Amino acid sequence: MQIAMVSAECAPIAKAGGLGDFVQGLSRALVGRGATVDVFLPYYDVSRLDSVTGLREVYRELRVPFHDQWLTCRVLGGAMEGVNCLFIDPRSPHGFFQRGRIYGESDDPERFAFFARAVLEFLLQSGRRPDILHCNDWQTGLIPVLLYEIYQALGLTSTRVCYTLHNLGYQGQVGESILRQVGLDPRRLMAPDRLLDPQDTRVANLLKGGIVFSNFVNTVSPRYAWEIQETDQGMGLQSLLKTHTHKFGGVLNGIDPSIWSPEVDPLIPVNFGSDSLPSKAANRQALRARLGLRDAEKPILAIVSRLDRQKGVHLMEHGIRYALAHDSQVVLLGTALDPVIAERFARLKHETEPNPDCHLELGYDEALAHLIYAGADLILIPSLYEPCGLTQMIAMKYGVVPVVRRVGGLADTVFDANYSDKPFEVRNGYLFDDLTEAGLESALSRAIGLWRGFPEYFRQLRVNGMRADFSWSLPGQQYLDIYAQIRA
Ligand SMILES: Nc1ncnc2c1ncn2[C@@H]1O[C@H](COP(=O)(O)OP(=O)(O)O[C@H]2O[C@H](CO)[C@@H](O)[C@H](O)[C@H]2O)[C@@H](O)[C@H]1O
Repeated sequence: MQIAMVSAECAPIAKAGGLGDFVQGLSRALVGRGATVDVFLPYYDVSRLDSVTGLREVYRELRVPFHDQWLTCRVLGGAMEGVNCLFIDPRSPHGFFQRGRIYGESDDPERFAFFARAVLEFLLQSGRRPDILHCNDWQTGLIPVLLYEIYQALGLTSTRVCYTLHNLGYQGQVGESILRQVGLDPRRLMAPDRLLDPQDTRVANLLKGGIVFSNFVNTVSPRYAWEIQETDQGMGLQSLLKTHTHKFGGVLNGIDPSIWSPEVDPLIPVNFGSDSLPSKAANRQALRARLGLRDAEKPILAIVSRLDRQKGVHLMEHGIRYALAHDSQVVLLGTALDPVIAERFARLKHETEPNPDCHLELGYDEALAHLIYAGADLILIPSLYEPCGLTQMIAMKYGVVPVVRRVGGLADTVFDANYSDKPFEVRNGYLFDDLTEAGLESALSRAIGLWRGFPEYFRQLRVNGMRADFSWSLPGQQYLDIYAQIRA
């Protein structure tokens, strides 16, 4: 089976968050099961190409219609851990992917609309006919629309689309001029059953376009799949998703064991596993040394996250203060795109700087993330909503006990130590429901209390998390089953 995976991110080449992990992990799992996978990415100036071998030009003059002109692209190809990667490199004055970052530009809609059209134009011109186009999030929502409206008639008749929703908080609401720029007809498409935004009828909704025009749509956990059809977590798309429920489902993400395993992780000082948990102590010490925390008989509470409203930033701040006031240490690694949130954490960092039990690192640092997972005892994830969440799964693999809000994929993967209908061997963390400081404290206080008062029981929770199967083997097969079901 030939799969073209199209995304704005793929770790480690271009990663801003979990989408990058998803594309890397799933692509490798599919290759491991005998599929051929081409990952299509923009050729960002910030791409990290050290993991790509044999990078070469595979197409020199890809001419792509855009607005009232033709833009020329190069397409580069190389291999990353057995997965083919194809990079679209537009040669135009727009400098679409020469911005020093992946997202956050005022012309993001144009940048990714162009990318969508360029991918299809490349398939057409190069004669490639993948069985499946697997698109992800709003940035690629126009691909199924373009396929249906333009490229099927030009010969791309055998390709079917699977579309994965990683985050309904970003739907790609854009002016209809974007449709015209990629050669689509707004008069046909700005309709309630097509791309018209359900809440603002002046704009097109690219995520909605992807949902309507794809052969199968899924999100990244069963619980979030339910929430976005049945509750306001659907952010305006509930009734659309219910209309398309026959082609919609939830597939829980995996994490890639070759990247996230404390037994073999080359980025941590001392490898360890569930049978050698005492070795985690050396990583805790290294983490303290690296971030300037004092040595103390205190649990380390970690936060590794995009600092975004979605992630419950106000509760993060409360959790930090609560932990520090209750004899714990805190490390945070995070980045904020929103200037108001960035300012809030800059202030908190300044305020907590003198405290030898606290370190906030405001930036993106892959290696430090590994060290934090290896050294921490608890991880806090107080999300407003969470389509799947990878950090709780990664943390559990490293013997870190998660304290999370019971939403989306967090509810599918974390089972409360005290209140769960699961057998003890699979209980692995602490959950809370209410999006309030009291709600958070109800879980965090139990976690800190267990660490301090019942170390053997706490160790068992760590081991339960480490032994759970969060690999891609089941979800990899589930995606292959979806592809087989929709294949022409
Ligand atoms: N400052 C930093 N430095 C280094 N590494 C950092 C970092 N901040 C975050 N990371 C890393 O980025 C990843 C974040 O994973 P999440 O599941 O929180 O993803 P995110 O919310 O971005 O993605 C969306 O897509 C994913 C994938 O489907 C869903 O799991 C999720 O619910 C949805 O919101 C983890 O690998 C984490 O270690």
